[in-house]
Amino acid sequence: MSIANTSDSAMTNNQKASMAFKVMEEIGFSKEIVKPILKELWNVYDGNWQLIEEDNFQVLADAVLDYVEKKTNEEIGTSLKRMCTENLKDQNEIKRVKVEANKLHTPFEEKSEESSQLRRRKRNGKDIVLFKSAHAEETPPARKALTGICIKEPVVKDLSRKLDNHLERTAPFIDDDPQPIAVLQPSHSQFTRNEDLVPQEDYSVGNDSGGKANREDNVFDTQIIEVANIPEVSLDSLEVDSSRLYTAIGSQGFKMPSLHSFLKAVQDNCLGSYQIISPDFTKLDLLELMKDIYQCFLEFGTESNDGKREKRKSVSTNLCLLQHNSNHRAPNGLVSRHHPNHRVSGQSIGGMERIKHLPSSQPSSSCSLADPQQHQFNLDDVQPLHYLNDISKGTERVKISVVNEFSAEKYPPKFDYIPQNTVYQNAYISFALARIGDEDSCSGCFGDCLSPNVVPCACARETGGEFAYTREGLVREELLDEFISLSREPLKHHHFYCKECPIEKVKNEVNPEPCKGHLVRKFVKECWNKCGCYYQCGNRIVQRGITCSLQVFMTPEDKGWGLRTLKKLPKGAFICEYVGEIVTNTELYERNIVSFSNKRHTYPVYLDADWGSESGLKDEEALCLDGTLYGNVARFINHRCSDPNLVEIPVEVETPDHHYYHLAFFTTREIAAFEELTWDYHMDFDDENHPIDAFKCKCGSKGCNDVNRNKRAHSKALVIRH
Ligand SMILES: C[S@@+](CC[C@H](N)C(=O)[O-])C[C@H]1O[C@@H](n2cnc3c(N)ncnc32)[C@H](O)[C@@H]1O
Repeated sequence: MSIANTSDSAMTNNQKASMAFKVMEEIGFSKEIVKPILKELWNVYDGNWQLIEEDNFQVLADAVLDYVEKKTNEEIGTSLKRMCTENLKDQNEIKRVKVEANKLHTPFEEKSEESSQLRRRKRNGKDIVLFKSAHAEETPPARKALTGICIKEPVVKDLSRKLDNHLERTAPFIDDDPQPIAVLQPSHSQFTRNEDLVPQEDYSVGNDSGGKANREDNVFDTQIIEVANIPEVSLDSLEVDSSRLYTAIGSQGFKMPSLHSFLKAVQDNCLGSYQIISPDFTKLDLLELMKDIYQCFLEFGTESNDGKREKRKSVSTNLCLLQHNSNHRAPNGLVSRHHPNHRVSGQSIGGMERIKHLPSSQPSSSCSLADPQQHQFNLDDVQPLHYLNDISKGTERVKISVVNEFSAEKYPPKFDYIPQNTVYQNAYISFALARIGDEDSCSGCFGDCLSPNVVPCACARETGGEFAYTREGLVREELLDEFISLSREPLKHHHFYCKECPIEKVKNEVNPEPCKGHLVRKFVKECWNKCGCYYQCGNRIVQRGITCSLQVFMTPEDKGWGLRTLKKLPKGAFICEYVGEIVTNTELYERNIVSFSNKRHTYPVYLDADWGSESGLKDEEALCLDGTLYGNVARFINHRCSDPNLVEIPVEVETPDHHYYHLAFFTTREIAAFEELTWDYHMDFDDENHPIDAFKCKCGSKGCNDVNRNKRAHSKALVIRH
């Protein structure tokens, strides 16, 4: 990698800065990341370029790496952050959020006082600057990972909002809200993909070009926010803080705003910067709702009488809908899902149901904000709500909601959600670093292996010397098409036949049947712990977990629960991996016998990609994944015979030993919001000896094997009869 000589004293500050950006770009850091850090350095070194340029900008590279390291720590704390984002509504807790506006002096701005919040540290004999919270000294160690985040922000008035924005950016895939009837999210982000250091965000819906223009305009119009001492969060503190409202109303000088000015404020401060994604809910609907809320507020403020309660009920039910989900909209407009005792009829206004209560034979359990008498608070209501909001129980980076619009079954049958594969008992897996050779890692790499102008490293070897992923975080199209072809037309591809097939041997140890064949698989290899690149390197996608908005839902076609995307997805996007217990082939066989007699099905996948490469495979090396009792969202993905929108790809992460690998699902084409996600289980509907009963397939595809098999059987019967 060539690093230019930059010691020409005749160069202007801007030219030197450009040179610094260029050098950093070459090692994988974009200008957007480097710019604020360079500003800090320039500030700390009192504009002395010589110190910054020394050793080919070593000090700058160190500071950028520190920044990246912090981002990685933040990733680890995402679950906490998610709660913090909610908790930040409590203004008392953001006392410690400090805004240091316009304190920096840079080559590009007027000089001002140096920020007292900067911490200097010696590295390679030089001062380098780190960002430090004013309260870091008192911070307990467990919270330190979240201190000292220093970022730039455009000027905004509301601090809590600003902090929310910050958290959103640092963890851009985290959906902090329960999946609402209408998803509100900022319509533009101030940061480019590289600043966020997460490639997939490029394809998220709603990143309009206006947002990009805004980003560039604001590059140096910055403030520094310091997030210090993120508070411990208890569930109690997730309540809306009404004390501020009461204080404001009780204070002298409080004046009730007019409806017009209230709506205008909502429009100016909220609707301009948020985008409603659900096609069923428009900004007009939101204004309607705000109007209702306002009227409710007025009624309470003026001690309204009982006659007005009916109105309030309808408002509060709308709020319930907003809070709980769009989930409860049955196609006929009936809205009743969460509360089976509560019969309501719906009338659609611009896609959002306005609800009238019908007499019910049983007491209503509907949620009502307006009438505390009406809603008996019950702990049982709360527990399932958490579950419905996030079936992953907080273990994933995103919440995954559950919704049933078609039957009375509220939740899927019990299983334990695990975000990563876990050994059941006998499986042998070793993630020893010593077993990873130089040819299977890139310890010499630095930054992002997918940076332009960087020659692909050893980690691209499995995929023919080219990385599997694009800089947008998608599987390269030709490679994806190969995987699709392997999955859809397996007979056109190579198979290997084991001498002693574990699947057959477990059925009949003495006289096993010949191997039926295993598809020769291609692998994607990701960078991992022995690699020198950073955690946000573009060649680490599956290991970073689910980032898209998913929902478990009841399918209308009687396939049981299924999984769908809430946002449009491009071709080649990572959805999730198949997660389950890692069991040996024998353990799986034994489970299947038990579940067969109990009529309880397991849905295993064989990790058989390497079974043919060695003879005498031990039982603890012939592994499978079983998501029946322990699993992730993948256990809800239904089967589709001929044209599923997901394809499974074997991914090597922790070990080059292909006895164990990850099975990751990627989109085979662009997928619309709310479309069900499906993959081909490769079921043999004719195999009557299979321990698992094949289901009656309702995939609906033209090439449905089950339907075609039935048709074949039917016409055969007709031929015989004739
Ligand atoms: C891995 S689970 C998928 C989630 C499942 N639908 C549920 O409710 O938990 C596989 C089971 O889903 C059902 N299923 C999946 N795909 C189907 C299809 N195309 N037609 C009918 N049932 C299907 C079958 O009952 C099958 O045994």
